Amino acid sequence: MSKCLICQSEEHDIVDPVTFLPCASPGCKNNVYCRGCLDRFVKDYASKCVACNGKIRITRGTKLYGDATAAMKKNEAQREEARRAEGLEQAHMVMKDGELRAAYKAKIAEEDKEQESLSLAMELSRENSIIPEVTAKDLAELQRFQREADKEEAQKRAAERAAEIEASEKLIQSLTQEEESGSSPQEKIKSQKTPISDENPITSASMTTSTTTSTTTTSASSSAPKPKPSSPSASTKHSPSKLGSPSASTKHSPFKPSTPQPPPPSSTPPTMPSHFKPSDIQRVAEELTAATSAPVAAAVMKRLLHKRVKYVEQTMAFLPRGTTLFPKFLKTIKKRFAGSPDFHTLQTVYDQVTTKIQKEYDAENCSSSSRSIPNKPKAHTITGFRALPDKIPPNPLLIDDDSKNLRLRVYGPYEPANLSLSEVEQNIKDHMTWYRVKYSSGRFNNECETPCYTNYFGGVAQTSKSGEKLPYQEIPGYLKPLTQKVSDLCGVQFNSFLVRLYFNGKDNIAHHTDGRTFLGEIPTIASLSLGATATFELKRMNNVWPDSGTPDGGEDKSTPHLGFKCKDRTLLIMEGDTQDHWHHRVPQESRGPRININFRYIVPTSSNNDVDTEGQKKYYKYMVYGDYREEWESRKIDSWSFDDLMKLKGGVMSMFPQQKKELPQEPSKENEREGVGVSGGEPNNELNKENKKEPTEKEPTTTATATATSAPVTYKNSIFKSSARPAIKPAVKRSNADSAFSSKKAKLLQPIQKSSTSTPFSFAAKTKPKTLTPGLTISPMSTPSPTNTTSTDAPTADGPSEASEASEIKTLVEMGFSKEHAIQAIKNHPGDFMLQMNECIANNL
Ligand SMILES: O=C(O)CCC(=O)C(=O)O
Ligand SMILES: [Fe+2]
Repeated sequence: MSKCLICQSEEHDIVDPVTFLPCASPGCKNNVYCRGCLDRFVKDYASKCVACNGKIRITRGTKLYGDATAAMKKNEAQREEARRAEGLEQAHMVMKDGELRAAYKAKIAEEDKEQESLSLAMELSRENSIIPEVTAKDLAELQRFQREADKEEAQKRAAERAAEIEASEKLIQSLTQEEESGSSPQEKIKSQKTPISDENPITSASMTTSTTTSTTTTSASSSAPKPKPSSPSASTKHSPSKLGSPSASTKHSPFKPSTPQPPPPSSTPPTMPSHFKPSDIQRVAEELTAATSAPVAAAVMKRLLHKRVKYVEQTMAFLPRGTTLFPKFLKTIKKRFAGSPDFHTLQTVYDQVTTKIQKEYDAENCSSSSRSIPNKPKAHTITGFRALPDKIPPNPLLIDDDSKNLRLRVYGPYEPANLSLSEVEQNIKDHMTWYRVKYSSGRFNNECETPCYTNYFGGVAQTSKSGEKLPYQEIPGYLKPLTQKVSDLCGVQFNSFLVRLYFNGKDNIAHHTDGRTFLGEIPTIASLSLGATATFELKRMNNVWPDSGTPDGGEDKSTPHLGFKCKDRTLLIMEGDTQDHWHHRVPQESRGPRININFRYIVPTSSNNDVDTEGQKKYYKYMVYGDYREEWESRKIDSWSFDDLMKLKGGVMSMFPQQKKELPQEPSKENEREGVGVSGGEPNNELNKENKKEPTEKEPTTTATATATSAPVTYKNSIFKSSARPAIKPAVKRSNADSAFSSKKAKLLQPIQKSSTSTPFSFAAKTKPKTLTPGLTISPMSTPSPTNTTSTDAPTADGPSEASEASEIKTLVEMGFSKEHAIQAIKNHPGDFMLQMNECIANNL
């Protein structure tokens, strides 16, 4: 079998197999690679051959890929030949009398050693993530195991249920008999509870590291003043009158009425060194079963308490050793059932029962110290702002700190099997529509604009109880496989995502939490970065939704900030309680274009609760249409394709070589399908707060009507094609900024119209040409003069010229801002009209 020499995928798993042409070495010509692997390799190490490490030269015209079919055939023929030769050799090695020759024995021994060292190398590389694929495969494999285990479990459960029914029939029978002979049925029932033994799946040893706060109970006994938490048969010591014990229950077992059982030995080995005893668990399970639809409750409890815990232990092999499993797993289960109508019942009953148990323990002289959990693993300490190490970090890097309510998984890079992220990235660049959302904020009493380009897909296609159709864009086909892969990895079926384009380092997102009620109780957020590296920062909050006047703005000053670099293809997963305790942001910094895909699960609206529809509406509002839903629906608001932005913001283009490109005459169908929209953006932290706390945010008081403009440019995805997407002209003037922005934009388009050049953009481009391409007519956003569209104000590598600055000042002053503010804003944000304008707005307040 040919393997991809980079990711080691077997022949049938190689994605788009190719050979690498630039290496002339004969030994390399039949080497086979996944096209994506080679792409990445060439980006990073273009001057060397993957296999022989020999020097190679790749220029613009170099053909990289060769046909792998022939090479694979040749390899197969060679292997066949080798097998034949080996057969002959083996025959030769066996002496006539059938005994192996010493030389052959030595050879086999050598091969065994090789095999061993290969496994060792694989093991090490897995640990060190040298072959990132290994982790993903392992996970897939474990998931497969899990599915099988689930199946088995379902069968077992069915059998158990049958046995239970039989048993309860017997019980009823025996009770009836005993009742007839005079004893109290209640007493009997109490004593008939299923005995808890080591064989009982509930007493899973895998719970030894479990901890929880609200549900904490301790091995305790009124006779043992302060038992060791891992004390022998802790559960059996607990008051049988309350929760039953093996000795008690077995003594009165209806199944063995005539055989009295001996009491449990006093020095049995520890069975349940957890603070949560089997009998308690049993009780919770019973109460849950009674309160909800039985199969769901039973499934939850059983899974929670036995197999699934084990599974988590396995799949989360990358968790630091000794990590607490139980509370997290409980949350995972809750999350899994988040969409089920049983969820709330499960949740409530669970809480009620566990609190009750806790109280009972307290009442039984359980001192608080005996509830402390001795084997609680030492939490990671966050030592301060830290970057991902330059050396190969574990993949995924895991930051899991219960005491700080932080759980992050960082895959760097994320390498989904059989899915080319290069293609995903290209498709986004080719087909995505970007909005820069404008909305009025009641809070600021002003027009706001989000600080990067955005769009939103998915959620639930449904109509609310009041008959309102929810805004909804179907997830584009080219992003569906990725959504599924990331969902599988996270164990959450994401049904939506938002995309962000940070065109340059000025685009950013302020500190915020992603926690929303409509994302469920414990939202998992997966965030894939493509393109330029960005800093991702986190700060711990005492209050993620601080009111004004909250000390330190709600920040927990005692915990240092945390930060790391999100590089191209970094996948960051924020899980557990993180959103309830941390804010995160991507600050302004110097960087090129970056795309972020942020996967979310929106809880579908339940039939008796209409409130979740607000969540979906909010996402669409702040990511897509702002205050202009109607216009968006009738496709009358502005949006940008990646190409549009490249042209508008020509400054970035100067970083990359120029190439002629034909401009298609019609907007692409794909793009049409995906929907159109306005300038779009992101709620900052303030807005998030508004979002969370004031779900009934006021509707904008202004309406907008669309009028066709005469903008004549026609090219792919163009928002400027008048027939397709006329610009908005608000019927009621929303703010000075609004109309002036439109006129500014119209003017900005003029130079584009004259340009027939387009810039191929590659995230892989790492070098910045020292000089600008001569004759470039496309200007950076803030450069062109509003009055002179054939501006001589060509951008320079050093930034906007004096003349362009003067025109920017003029524009801002025309918009109604003071000259002083305009000058300041231009100074602070050279070349970025959006930020200049935002600053003027802020200063005007
Ligand atoms: O761009 C990023 O990495 C973060 C985006 C983010 O936090 C969000 O979309 O909520
Ligand atoms: Fe976020």
